[in-house]
Amino acid sequence: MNSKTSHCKIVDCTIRDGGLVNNWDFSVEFVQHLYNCLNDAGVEYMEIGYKNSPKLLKGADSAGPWRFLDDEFLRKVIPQKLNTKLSALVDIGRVDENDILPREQSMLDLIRVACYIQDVDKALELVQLFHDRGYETTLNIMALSNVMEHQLLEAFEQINNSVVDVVYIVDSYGSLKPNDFSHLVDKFRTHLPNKRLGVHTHNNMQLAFANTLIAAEKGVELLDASVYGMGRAAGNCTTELLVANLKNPKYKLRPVLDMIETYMIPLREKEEWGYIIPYMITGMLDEHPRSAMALRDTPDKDKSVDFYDKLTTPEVSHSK
Ligand SMILES: C[C@H](O)CC(=O)C(=O)O
Repeated sequence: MNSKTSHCKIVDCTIRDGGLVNNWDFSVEFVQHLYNCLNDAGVEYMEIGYKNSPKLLKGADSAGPWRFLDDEFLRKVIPQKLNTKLSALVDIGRVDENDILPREQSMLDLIRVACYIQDVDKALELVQLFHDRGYETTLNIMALSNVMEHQLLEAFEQINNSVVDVVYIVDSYGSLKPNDFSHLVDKFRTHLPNKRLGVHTHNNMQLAFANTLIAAEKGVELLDASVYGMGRAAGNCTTELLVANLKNPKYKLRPVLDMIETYMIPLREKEEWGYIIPYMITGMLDEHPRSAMALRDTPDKDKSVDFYDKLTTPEVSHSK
């Protein structure tokens, strides 16, 4: 075993981040098969969706059940929990604390709170609540490639005074190069000496796996990934690459290959994600992929020269 990565645990985000591709339209059979495959593969966590409240998120009526996880529903989907733990993500302002059962009554083990840097204080209030209800917790700071030094330093102080178990470096735009990523990991390790770390990467520049490995070798413990890379836009680091390369004897590749063959290859015929040129362009420009996602929904989806010119012409303004 490569001892430099033996401390790592994989958090599979196929349903949660992949749901951003297909509006969480996964069948119960798909999710059950994925859970069994991840468990057989030795993957430690499966993020089975969002635990946001439909009351606090307008216009989401058409989304599949994994967008607003319900504990009773979850008990039917996974009647018997195996070794793989279950996780859910919440966004600040979109979660109703009355929906969160004490952990001993819930199927969930881990609740992760996503926020932008300016909302770390609000996110940590939620973390405290979930911690008090018995859950493992993470704080996932999104879009870190766009963050200023003083914002980070202020956030580190708040995090050090909090109960959060794991702090995530999230490369939401898939724009961090290995040197930048490595630098960020060092900074987090220096300023958060008593916190465990995690990373979540996107594959806009085909660096998701490389950056995740760098983090692993620097001691980062929780590594996000998804099967066949299914995740928003360019997708994520793939679960199969981590299972195959972390070389922990508990990891088995065959069950992940089974999931890919049975469900992911047919799904990729219908839904689009992965390394595609407009996503590469937003990644290299350090931008949210929403403009590229909008382009991919039009007949001009492969007109990347025009798209590139628009994004790089100074007088055209576009929001991040
Ligand atoms: C908190 C999650 O890691 C959010 C996410 O997927 C992102 O890319 O941002």
